[in-house]
Amino acid sequence: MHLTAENLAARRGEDLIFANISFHLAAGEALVLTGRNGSGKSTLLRVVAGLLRPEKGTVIFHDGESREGRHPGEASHYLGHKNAMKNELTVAENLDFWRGFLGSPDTPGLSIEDAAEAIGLSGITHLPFGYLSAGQQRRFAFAKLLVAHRPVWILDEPTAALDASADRLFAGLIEAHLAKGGIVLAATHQPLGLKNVQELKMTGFVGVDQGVWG
Ligand SMILES: Nc1ncnc2c1ncn2[C@@H]1O[C@H](COP(=O)(O)OP(=O)(O)OP(=O)(O)O)[C@@H](O)[C@H]1O
Repeated sequence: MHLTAENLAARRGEDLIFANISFHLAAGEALVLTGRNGSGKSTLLRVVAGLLRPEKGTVIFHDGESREGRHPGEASHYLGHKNAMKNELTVAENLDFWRGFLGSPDTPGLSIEDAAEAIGLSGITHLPFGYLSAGQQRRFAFAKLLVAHRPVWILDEPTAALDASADRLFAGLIEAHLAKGGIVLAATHQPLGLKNVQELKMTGFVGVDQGVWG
């Protein structure tokens, strides 16, 4: 299994945010994106997740299911700045939705209660998501990654709004995913405490007029 990006360039509005971004991640490997606010970390993650079309370049995920590979978005969890949960639904209803939407019967994820325990919040999945504190909400957004198995985790500031114990807990869950042969791409301002990671420092704004095809 591997994920390869070649010569990616992306634009937001008129501005070219980055160009010539290439990386290769094999099973068990992680790439951490760093760089100041606005340097393009979220933009690159959204391109890899298939939520934004690149201006140029390709990103392909190979896992043996098809010879030519497929877009990593088909095999990814994307945890963005927002939690992607409905406030009016209970935590269990939200996680059940994500399990049905992203999961596959061949590789089941954890049960909802086991996932809640893994993120340190068992016994409250009957509550509406909107009742929870910001940190509890972020922990349950992360539990989405556990109820449906997907080999690639794309994480945008996963530890925002978290206390130090949750930081360590997330780092442990990410390490466990890598140890099982998963792939992780994460943007972060604070070190996640992961071992053996590649780092890509984003620098931002390439230029309005600069071409990418030459
Ligand atoms: N929808 C949009 N239209 C135009 N420009 C945008 C849009 N979204 C983002 N941008 C611009 O793209 C640039 C890169 O933004 P991006 O969110 O990728 O940065 P980031 O490195 O993730 O920042 P942060 O650390 O603040 O999360 C910024 O200059 C931003 O203003």
